[in-house]
Amino acid sequence: MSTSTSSSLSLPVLDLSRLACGDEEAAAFRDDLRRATHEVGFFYLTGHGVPQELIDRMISVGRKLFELPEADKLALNMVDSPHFRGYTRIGGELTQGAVDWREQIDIATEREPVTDPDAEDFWVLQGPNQWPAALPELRELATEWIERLNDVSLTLLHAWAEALGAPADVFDPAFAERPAPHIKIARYPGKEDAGQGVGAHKDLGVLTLLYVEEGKGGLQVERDGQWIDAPPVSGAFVVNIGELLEIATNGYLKATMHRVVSPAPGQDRISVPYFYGPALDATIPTIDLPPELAAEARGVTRDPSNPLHPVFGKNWLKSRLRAHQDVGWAHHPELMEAQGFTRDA
Ligand SMILES: O=C(O)CCC(=O)C(=O)O
Ligand SMILES: [Fe+2]
Repeated sequence: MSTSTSSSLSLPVLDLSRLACGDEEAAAFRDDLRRATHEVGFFYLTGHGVPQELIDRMISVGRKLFELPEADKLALNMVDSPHFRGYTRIGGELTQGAVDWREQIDIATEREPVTDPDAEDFWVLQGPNQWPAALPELRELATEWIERLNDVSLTLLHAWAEALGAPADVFDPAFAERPAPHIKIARYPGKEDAGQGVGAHKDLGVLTLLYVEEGKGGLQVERDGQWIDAPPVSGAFVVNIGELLEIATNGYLKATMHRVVSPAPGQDRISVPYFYGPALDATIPTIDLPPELAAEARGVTRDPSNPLHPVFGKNWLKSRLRAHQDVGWAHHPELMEAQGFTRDA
């Protein structure tokens, strides 16, 4: 059974199956989870129960997706979706105002678009996905992926809640109806000089479960002001805290900056980040931390260039408009202007 940390890796390794090994082991897991996500905000998750067969299928279907002819991919162009779903070509996305060197498809839970003109802005995020006609298996696979990772995420959230001295189900109402998880399948092509695959950022949701193709480095995590390499561990997910859990814990848990540097020329790298999010209109509850933990809460990060919203939809919309400005201008110019964007930014 693995322990909480591994000397050869820069991030802790946590084995989720310890939760089913009796009360004492489960409590020890929760302590390790709390410590890892207070101190680092990132860890490797093993023992998660997601079958390796499903993981392998996801990576291989992901590869096939990016091997489709350009016209097939552009038939799913995100710029045609007011809901920010579909394909983004290489260089079509921005992080911190700079171009990311990856291509990707964004897939999220499908629900009827909201047409009420008085609805809150963030309901534009709700709607259908764009599916590739030439890869029909993607739809079922992505749906299964999201369902499986929802279960893992809820198990982790219950463990966090207890580890923070709250009832295990404290977060459940936010997720009970219409949770809004989201995945990307991304491909980072090789580039000279280890450039920006995706620029430094925090994830905006509750937590992220990232699967990276075997043997493909490039993910870096900020720790004590340094960039630390976080290479993939076979069969493990890389898990990190999103901004909403930082808000929920007044900064006791840490949404950590991370980035991906491009592979070397001639190589590429597939990854599948899954972002767990509650209902778009849910406000993440604030946990009343026990005094000894409250004393170590750092407060929520205040960055004028990245205001954090406790309402999930607001936080997600902020990040979508920033990263996909072409989609914003094509479908939501009034929202772009309201957020202070200018057309030639
Ligand atoms: O592809 C990766 O390894 C990480 C991607 C990421 O951080 C993101 O899309 O938020
Ligand atoms: Fe991220």
